Amino acid sequence: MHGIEDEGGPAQAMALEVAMVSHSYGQKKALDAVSFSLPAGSFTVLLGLNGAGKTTLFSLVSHLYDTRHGSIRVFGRDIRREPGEALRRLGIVFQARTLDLDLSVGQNLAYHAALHGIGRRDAMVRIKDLLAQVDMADRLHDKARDLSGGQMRRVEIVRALLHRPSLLLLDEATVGLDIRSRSDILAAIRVLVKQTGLSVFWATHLIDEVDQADDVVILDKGRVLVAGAVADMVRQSGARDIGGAFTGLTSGALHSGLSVVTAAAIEGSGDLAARCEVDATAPLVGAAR
Ligand SMILES: Nc1ncnc2c1ncn2[C@@H]1O[C@H](COP(=O)(O)OP(=O)(O)OP(=O)(O)O)[C@@H](O)[C@H]1O
Repeated sequence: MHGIEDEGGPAQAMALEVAMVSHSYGQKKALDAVSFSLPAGSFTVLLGLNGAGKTTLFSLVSHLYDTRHGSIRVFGRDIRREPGEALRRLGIVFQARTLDLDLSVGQNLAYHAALHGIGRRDAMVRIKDLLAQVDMADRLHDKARDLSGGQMRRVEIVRALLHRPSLLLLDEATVGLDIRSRSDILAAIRVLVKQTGLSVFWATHLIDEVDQADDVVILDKGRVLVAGAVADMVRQSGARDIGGAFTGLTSGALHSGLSVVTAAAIEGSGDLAARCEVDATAPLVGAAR
């Protein structure tokens, strides 16, 4: 099991429970009565277009914003009542790049470990171990500015895991990367989930980052359209695969406004056929389980 020992008590609970969470920026409602939960040890994709509310949701889960409406629990720990306990269990990779380019990979990571109160020797063991897990063992002494975008992302993932969280949030972690780097990072995270029991919440607007074995939460204009196992969603849609399921949900797509873009469309062709649209009027699948 990755992270804090979670046996007993409230820690036996779901990795993340979001209940009736709403958030507004002035008059603008960014999240509207959002409810869902993530099972421990699962890889769950948070799928939604730009502006759907993904970053707002992550900002609330990570306690950057106060949760005024609804409740959020990380492994049973309420983010408002027990923020320290909840945040100890949480690692976050933000959308924006956050490494200090003038420091080496090791220095970036050691600095972060020190902020978490991890002793130098222990920190170096963890750093080397985690760098090896993301295939970056030989880059410890390299300056961050000499890394590719994908390699920087890997270092940021290592940094988010240094304090051994049980739940890792990644906000559009593959934005700006080429297809190869994107799939490599996604694969590395999936391996971590399988090998360590880490729970992952992966925000994206790219439908091809969703796998049949994943769970998914689809957010559209601040509301949850679908929350549950991708396999259930595909089965209930009657489609052969995920793309088909999403496409199959497009019958009333004009009502929706949610269109989920594939990497192929992003990578260059601009092929509109590569866009899948999800129908907000279609039956919800396993919502807010
Ligand atoms: N600081 C802010 N002030 C006002 N409105 C905001 C602010 N931050 C976000 N919003 C609005 O809230 C809604 C949700 O935004 P949010 O950034 O959470 O979505 P997102 O799904 O993360 O999008 P992206 O993928 O572009 O980051 C959008 O309509 C956005 O314009």
